[in-house]
Amino acid sequence: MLRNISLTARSVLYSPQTSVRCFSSQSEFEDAQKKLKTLKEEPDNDIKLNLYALFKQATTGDVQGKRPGMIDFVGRAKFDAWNSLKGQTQDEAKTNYAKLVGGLVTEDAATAPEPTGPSIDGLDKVDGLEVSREGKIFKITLNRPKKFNALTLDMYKGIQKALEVSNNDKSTSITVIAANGTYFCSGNDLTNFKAAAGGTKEQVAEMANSAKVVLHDYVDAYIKHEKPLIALINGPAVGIAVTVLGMFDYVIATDKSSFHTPFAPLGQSPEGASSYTFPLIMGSLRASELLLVCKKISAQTAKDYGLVNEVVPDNEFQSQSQKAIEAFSQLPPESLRINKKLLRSFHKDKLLEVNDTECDLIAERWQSKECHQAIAAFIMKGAKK
Ligand SMILES: CCCCC/C=C/CC(=O)SCCNC(=O)CCNC(=O)[C@H](O)C(C)(C)COP(=O)(O)OP(=O)(O)OC[C@H]1O[C@@H](n2cnc3c(N)ncnc32)[C@H](O)[C@@H]1OP(=O)(O)O
Repeated sequence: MLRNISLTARSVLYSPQTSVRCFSSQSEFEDAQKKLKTLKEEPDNDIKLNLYALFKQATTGDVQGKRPGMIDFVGRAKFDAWNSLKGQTQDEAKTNYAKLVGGLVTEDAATAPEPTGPSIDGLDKVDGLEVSREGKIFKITLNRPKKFNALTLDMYKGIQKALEVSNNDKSTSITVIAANGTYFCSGNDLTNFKAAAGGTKEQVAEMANSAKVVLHDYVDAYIKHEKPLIALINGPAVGIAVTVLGMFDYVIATDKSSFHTPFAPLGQSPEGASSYTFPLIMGSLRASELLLVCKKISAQTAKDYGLVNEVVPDNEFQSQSQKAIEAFSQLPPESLRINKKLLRSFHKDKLLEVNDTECDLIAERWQSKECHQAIAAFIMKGAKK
């Protein structure tokens, strides 16, 4: 709340006979009304009351009619604030209104919290990622459209870092993960393990263990994320892009999106804490439908299963999702963090434990014959093109 506005502006509030510099005009008054809407923070109540009184004095002149009764606190306060300007001309009131708003705008600009925490510039150097601040939105965009935004090891590490940077960034209130291209994300880049295919047992084990650390820290960053985490699913989502959705706070999907977790065909196992979140969200049978027998589901089914909040027609997805995240980002940031912490606190320790268990298992699976055969088949398919 804006409390300590500049002395000049405040002086306007309490002296109806303020001497008026001749800079006021109807256009300044109208301009001030527009500027008021741009304030990053709402003024506090006594300033809002005076803006009301100046607006009424400017547009209607002296207050008329009876003072509201005792029980109508708000009506009485508004009447009294307006009445305190009795005798001020409409022109003077327009000038004082414009002056007050000018003070608020100056104060607002000076008090906009500086981003804190590490700069995001370094994150911009990660191939396949765009990290940006858009007003109060901290945005992470998957940007590897030619490979359907498949996640490289650097992208895992970059997203993890971006989530941590956003946690410490006081200038933004929500974190959004979006994607460029026709796919949201086709999951783990299966060539991540190419080097190990055909390697010695030790080389494969070494690859599996280093990938396990990357995966573990990546999922941990979602579990520990303190801001509302919102996913904008612009197309098909595969594998880990689906499983981590259980840790998001709001998911908007285009009706062209689909959700597929082909773990068994890949000789792999569920990750992203989904072995806990999916049964919790959708029940055991539906969780098995996705994570055990690996059915691909539509956006509408994902919504029915509780994995998606909103399904939007594809041609309206960009505009509707942008409107939604801008609205969410305007909610009081402290309340957002506190209420998310409450909602997630009961499961946090369990999620950390589940992540440990899932990572141990998948690291074993990456060393299995089934997994190697599946990855080799995918790579061969690409080679035959
Ligand atoms: C640190 C490690 C952490 C690991 C965490 C574990 C996570 C588990 C998972 O995420 S499992 C899921 C892994 N993903 C997949 O199995 C999907 C693999 N991709 C496909 O099956 C297909 O590409 C498709 C069904 C998504 C789309 O098929 P389509 O025929 O429409 O298109 P292409 O296959 O020609 O793909 C277009 C180009 O994109 C490349 N590509 C797509 N997905 C991936 C991927 N996951 N990994 C690597 N590359 C991918 C594909 O190779 C094509 O590229 P090219 O045009 O250069 O050949």
